[in-house]
Amino acid sequence: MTKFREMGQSQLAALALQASPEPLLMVDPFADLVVEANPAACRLLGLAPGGDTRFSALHPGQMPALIVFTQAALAKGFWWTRNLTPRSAEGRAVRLEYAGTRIDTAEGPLMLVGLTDLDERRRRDTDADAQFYMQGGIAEWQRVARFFRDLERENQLILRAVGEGIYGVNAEGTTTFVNPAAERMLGWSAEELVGTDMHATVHHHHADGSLYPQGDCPIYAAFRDGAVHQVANEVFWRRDGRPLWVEYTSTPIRDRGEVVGAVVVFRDIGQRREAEERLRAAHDEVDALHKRLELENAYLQEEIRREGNHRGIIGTSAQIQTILRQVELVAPTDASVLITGESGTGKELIARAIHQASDRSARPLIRVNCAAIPRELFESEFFGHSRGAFTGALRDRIGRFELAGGGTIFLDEVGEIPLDLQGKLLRVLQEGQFERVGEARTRAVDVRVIAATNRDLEAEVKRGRFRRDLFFRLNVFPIHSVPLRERPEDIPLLALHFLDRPGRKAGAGKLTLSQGDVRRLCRYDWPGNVRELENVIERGVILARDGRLRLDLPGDGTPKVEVATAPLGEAAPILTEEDRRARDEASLVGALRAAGGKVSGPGGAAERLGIKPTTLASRLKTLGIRPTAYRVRG
Ligand SMILES: Nc1ncnc2c1ncn2[C@@H]1O[C@H](COP(=O)(O)OP(=O)(O)OP(=O)(O)O)[C@@H](O)[C@H]1O
Repeated sequence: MTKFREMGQSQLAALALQASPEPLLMVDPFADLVVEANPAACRLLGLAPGGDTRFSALHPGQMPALIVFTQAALAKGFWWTRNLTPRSAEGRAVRLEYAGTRIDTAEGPLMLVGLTDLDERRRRDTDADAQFYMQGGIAEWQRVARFFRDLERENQLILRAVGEGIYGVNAEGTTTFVNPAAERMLGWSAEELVGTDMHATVHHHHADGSLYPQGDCPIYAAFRDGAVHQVANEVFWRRDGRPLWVEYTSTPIRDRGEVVGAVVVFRDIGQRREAEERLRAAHDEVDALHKRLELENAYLQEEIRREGNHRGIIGTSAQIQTILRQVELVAPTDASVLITGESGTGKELIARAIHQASDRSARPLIRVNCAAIPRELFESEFFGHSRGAFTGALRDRIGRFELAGGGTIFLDEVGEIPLDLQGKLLRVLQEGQFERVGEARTRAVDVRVIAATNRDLEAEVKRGRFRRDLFFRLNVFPIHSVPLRERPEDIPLLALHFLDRPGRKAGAGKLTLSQGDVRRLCRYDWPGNVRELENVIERGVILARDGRLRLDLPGDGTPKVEVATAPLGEAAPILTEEDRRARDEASLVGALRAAGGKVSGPGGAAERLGIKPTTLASRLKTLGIRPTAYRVRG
């Protein structure tokens, strides 16, 4: 080392300048002259060695940048810039970094300018990185590979975990990937699908079987128009040829702004469609049932109309016809009705007929048997009570009047109501107001009242056992239910009615009334009225043997009344001509029924009516009555 030191510093510096691979210039800034350029600089800039070159001549048109650089280097001692581009030897533009260092000499300041080729430096950086990984060896490469593998695995896990089917297509429509959910739903494996035309494989036809041209496919449209396409109700075709109802979204995939394909996310909506289908079917069924009910209702209404207006009240007697007319008359009003008559004559039946024929028929008819309520419970039964109102009142209870709100209350055996409660009853009838027992609050109610009694209420009023004002209030429209003994012509018809009742025991339908039966029934006095007749027939059916009814009548044998000749008595109502015709017609029908449709011969309708069969036949013809309609089976 000592012998080189003897060479002297300036000689060594000159050698260094010459040998440096970095282009170096020594510039006299004030003279604008390149006083020295090493071989590397000469090669780069195309300078002749030793020849004077103006520094600015190397940078044509860049004087401002050159001045700024030079002044900064001189002022600060060191400066660098990438804003200067020198004229190169080959005439090409070279990206350089200039680094200027001020050197002070006895002759004045000089500037040493080092030029760094930036492209060359980047190449070296890349080589250095590669060398770093090479030196790091296989371990470093494995780390990088592992990183990418983990990334891939995570992506796969995500794709596997999602319940939606996912597949990707490139811009040519070729499938690039398929997730397991899509494989499951479509029945195709990923290997079978990847590389194929997805539309042609799973999306070729519409649900109705018509062709689905690829040009119409929203998935493909996604990479033509670059927009997201959502479709709610289409089919993809499974591998087994079955349709899979899906909703899907097709989202375009872009690479540096260019659409390179689309990713399709789809969901099986089969179950949802089935549920919707079932719901629709259920609605349709309800609609159909509703329509059918309406039709049936209309039909039943028509039947009821055709059956006449007797509403279950059987009888052709003038008394029954009068009652029916009274029912029709009073039903549409809200008037209170008092039905009087012996027990079992049909008072409740009349009350129900009034309710059914009234505008309140959609609301209930509430029956209260006043004879059956213990005296102390009357008020609570009628008006209800609040909890704790009396011992045993464990909860609030609604009364019969409230229950009948909007409908009708039927006070059976109204004569049994205790005197002290009659005032409260009067109040609710007059004002429509009442209070529950144990409650101060006044309640309003809209109820129509029908009352019935087998007592002589007027006599009760006179005896002071029934309030006069209440009697008048109830007796707005009186109807008297006539006992059976006063209308014996109704007996055969009623007996047949009870015999034909639906729900009779098996085989009992064959039972008929013989002439002898009818005669015996008509002879009997019927103290128990229609209810007793009903019971006798019931019993007769139970006791029947070999298709013959067995009537068991107490005290049987004494003739009381004759059907055909039964006198109407002095109290018979006055009949109009129309009434008389109706009555005659009813009488013919009654005789036909009793005779089981037989017109002539013994026991026939003509005999029962006491007229010639030919006369009866002609009357029936005039009235359009067919005797066969009354033929009794068996
Ligand atoms: N005209 C009739 N047509 C058909 N059935 C009738 C007729 N009259 C009464 N009945 C029947 O006789 C039975 C007794 O009738 P209902 O209960 O209406 O008589 P009631 O006068 O209210 O008796 P009670 O005073 O004892 O309460 C019932 O089964 C009823 O259907």
